[in-house]
Amino acid sequence: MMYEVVIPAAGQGKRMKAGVNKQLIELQNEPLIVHTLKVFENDEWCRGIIVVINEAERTQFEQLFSRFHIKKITAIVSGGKERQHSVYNGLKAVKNGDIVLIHDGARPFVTIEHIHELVKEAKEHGAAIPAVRVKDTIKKARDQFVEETVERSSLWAVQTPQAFHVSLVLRAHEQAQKDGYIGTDDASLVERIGGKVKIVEGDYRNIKLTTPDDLLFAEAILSSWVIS
Ligand SMILES: Nc1ccn([C@@H]2O[C@H](COP(=O)(O)OP(=O)(O)OP(=O)(O)O)[C@@H](O)[C@H]2O)c(=O)n1
Ligand SMILES: C[C@](O)(CO)[C@H](O)COP(=O)(O)O
Repeated sequence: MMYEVVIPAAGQGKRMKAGVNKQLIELQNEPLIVHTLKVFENDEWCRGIIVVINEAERTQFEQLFSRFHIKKITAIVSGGKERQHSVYNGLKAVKNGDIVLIHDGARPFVTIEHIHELVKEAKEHGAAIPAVRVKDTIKKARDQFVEETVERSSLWAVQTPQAFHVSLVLRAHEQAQKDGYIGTDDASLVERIGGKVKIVEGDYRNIKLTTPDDLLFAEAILSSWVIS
């Protein structure tokens, strides 16, 4: 079962407070984006990688792709104001009409085994997403006063790669654009047009590097990754 993957990497990394796009931060001497791309480069089911970048960083990214021999890149497209706009630009460069994955460039620790499980579930159900059960108690608040404690047993923390039939996720993005709707993930766009989304139990190590402390977790995962 083959797929293409769209990798949104056109954010500014504001919460990382590194002063640069966090995709360029080095982990064990390789930029974050390279760690992520290598997973798909090494997956025989992946037939093409579409990377979404900040136009101002094109040369820098192209030099990285060449230096680290990322050969499966089929398109390098410009990002947009929001993650959703960047993803949509990437989806428009998808060449084959079967399964597409959308995976944050800031999530370097996804595994090939997990990717394959998501591809299979998306093939069957139309959409499949990785998620881990929430371990903390979650509360809703207004002005930092608790309004409600949410029943935890039905809560999942959702990750990427999110896998879809290309036609379904494209239709969802087109409808969201028409409605001026912005979601924080792509599955929410499919949900709002009535699509069923299958949850696949994920891995707590598939973190999104968002704030500085995530770099500590990343170093720990990388060293344990080498050991295990
Ligand atoms: N306009 C945007 C915003 C985000 N992303 C990408 O979407 C992924 C998830 O977004 P996030 O972790 O929020 O990254 P940033 O937007 O860069 O972070 P911040 O919100 O802290 O600026 C990242 O790989 C990021 O590069 C993107 O391609 N285009
Ligand atoms: C898509 C995502 O990674 C799923 O958890 C998350 O919603 C991205 O959020 P961000 O604020 O754009 O990083």
